[in-house]
Amino acid sequence: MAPSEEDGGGNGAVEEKEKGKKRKLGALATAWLIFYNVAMTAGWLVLGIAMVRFYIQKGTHRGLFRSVQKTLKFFQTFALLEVVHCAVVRTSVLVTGVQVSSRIFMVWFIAHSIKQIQNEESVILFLVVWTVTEITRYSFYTFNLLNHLPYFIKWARYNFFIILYPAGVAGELLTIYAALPYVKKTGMFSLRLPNKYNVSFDYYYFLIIVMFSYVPLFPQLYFHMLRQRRRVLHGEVIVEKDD
Ligand SMILES: CCCCCCCCCCCCC[C@@H](O)CC(=O)SCCNC(=O)CCNC(=O)[C@H](O)C(C)(C)COP(=O)(O)OP(=O)(O)OC[C@H]1O[C@@H](n2cnc3c(N)ncnc32)[C@H](O)[C@@H]1OP(=O)(O)O
Repeated sequence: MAPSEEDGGGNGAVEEKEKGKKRKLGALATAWLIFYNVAMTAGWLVLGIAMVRFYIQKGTHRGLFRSVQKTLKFFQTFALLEVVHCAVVRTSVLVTGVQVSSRIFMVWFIAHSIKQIQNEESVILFLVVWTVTEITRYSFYTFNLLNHLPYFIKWARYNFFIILYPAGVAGELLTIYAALPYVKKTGMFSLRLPNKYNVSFDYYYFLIIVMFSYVPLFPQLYFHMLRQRRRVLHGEVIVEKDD
């Protein structure tokens, strides 16, 4: 059987040092986080099972987003609480904020608002990637809080992202790209002059800026995860600057 943290299957002295650095959570915060993580693991599992069932029954990805969108919207929006959790867990507000806001943006301001792109393969790509990531991540947090973390979950959390992160980003960028012609044609969410506020806003150009913003932001998230990987899997002591 794969060793668990308790079995001492980790990295000896360095791990002890890491454990020593862990923030002590109060009983109420621990109980809430266990509830939150179990609920999120279950939610993303339900979503994953629904996607597999849909595909087996219909033999196509067309209509898949529509059939799972309520569950997706609920659980991805619920993840906003993660920014609040930064007050009690040792996680970066900046990294978490960028991660959560880009997801919320994809769900509500792209996939929900632009029905014409819901059947794009790229939507299925990011949906599958997010689902695998979140089932792994929330089960990692749950078992970690219970001090019974199986090694394969820890391994999955700090290895899957190497492929899943670029794949998810590709799915998101291709989806925004596919949305551009509809946004340009309809002028949705845009404000043209003249108007009583005397401001103009063009959602089409905003989306192009969002796409370009992945260039500086994504590497920061990716390298952050690579550093976390070295710290957690290989016991490297990494000094990170506070937000
Ligand atoms: C308005 C328009 C905005 C547009 C913005 C456009 C720019 C976008 C650029 C960014 C693109 C992102 C795209 C993204 O959506 C694509 C994907 O997600 S693809 C799927 C692959 N993704 C991943 O694998 C995500 C991996 N990333 C992360 O996991 C993140 O780094 C993050 C979730 C943010 C976590 O970051 P961090 O390293 O800070 O935290 P840890 O998870 O290591 O946690 C630190 C400690 O806190 C404890 N913790 C955290 N949360 C909990 C919890 N819920 N319950 C219990 N404990 C928790 C954790 O255990 C750690 O504790 P310790 O160190 O003591 O063990």
